[in-house]
Amino acid sequence: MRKPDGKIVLLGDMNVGKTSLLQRYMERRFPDTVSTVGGAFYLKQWRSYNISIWDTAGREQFHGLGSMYCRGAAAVILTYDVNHPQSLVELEDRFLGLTDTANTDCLFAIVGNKVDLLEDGTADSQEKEGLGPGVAGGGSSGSPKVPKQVQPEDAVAFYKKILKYKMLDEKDVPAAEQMCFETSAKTGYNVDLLFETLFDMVVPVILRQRAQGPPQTVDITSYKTPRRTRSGCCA
Ligand SMILES: Nc1nc2c(ncn2[C@@H]2O[C@H](COP(=O)(O)OP(=O)(O)OP(=O)(O)O)[C@@H](O)[C@H]2O)c(=O)[nH]1
Ligand SMILES: [Mg+2]
Repeated sequence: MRKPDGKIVLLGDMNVGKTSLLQRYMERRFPDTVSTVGGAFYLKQWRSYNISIWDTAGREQFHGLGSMYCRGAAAVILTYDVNHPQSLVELEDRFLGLTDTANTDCLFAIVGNKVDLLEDGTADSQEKEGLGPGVAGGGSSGSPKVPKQVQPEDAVAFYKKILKYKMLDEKDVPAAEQMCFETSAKTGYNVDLLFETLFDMVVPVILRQRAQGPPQTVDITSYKTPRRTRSGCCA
């Protein structure tokens, strides 16, 4: 198998729907999930590129692994549940710091999932009013509906905080409105749009990295054990 050309990582609190989003996109279904242990990845061929998409565990006990998964990431999907404001707060408090190991030109997408659970007249009417795919709802699903807890503007505000944290200029990165999505893994709403928008954005990042030369890795097969001198120093 060819080495992946780029890496995308899903981060977010437990239960927000990271695994479900990935399975909806890759397997075109919404199966029952169990809380993720550690992490897992899918490989997606996009044009002539191999992109690995990493699903991580939101549970606190696996938190330490997050920065390892983010190492060298070309894009990070920060996922929250639109019905649980605390899941957006957690992204800032607990998950953003894990992305310090990502590429310097890493892209960030903010994803509010489970819009299918929203009360009719909130999400659906936004969709009819044509507010655009990034900020609309998920349609009916037969589940009990609740009023919307987290607004798209909250996600946009968080995106701007990320830019501040990363010391990035708004004019050098994609606009907040382009990078904030509302999705439903259950109905599939906006799921293709999310992943495929990111794939298209990640390709130029891959090309830029290739132009900069091979990654700085150590070839341990060519490593020779240093000869020890009598004084204990290496020769
Ligand atoms: N209604 C609805 N339920 C969803 C949606 N996405 C996920 N769920 C449900 O939410 C629960 C958690 O989903 P997961 O995909 O396992 O969540 P996760 O973020 O991967 O959780 P961890 O692996 O513990 O970090 C499951 O019962 C899913 O069926 C969605 O879009 N709509
Ligand atoms: Mg999971």
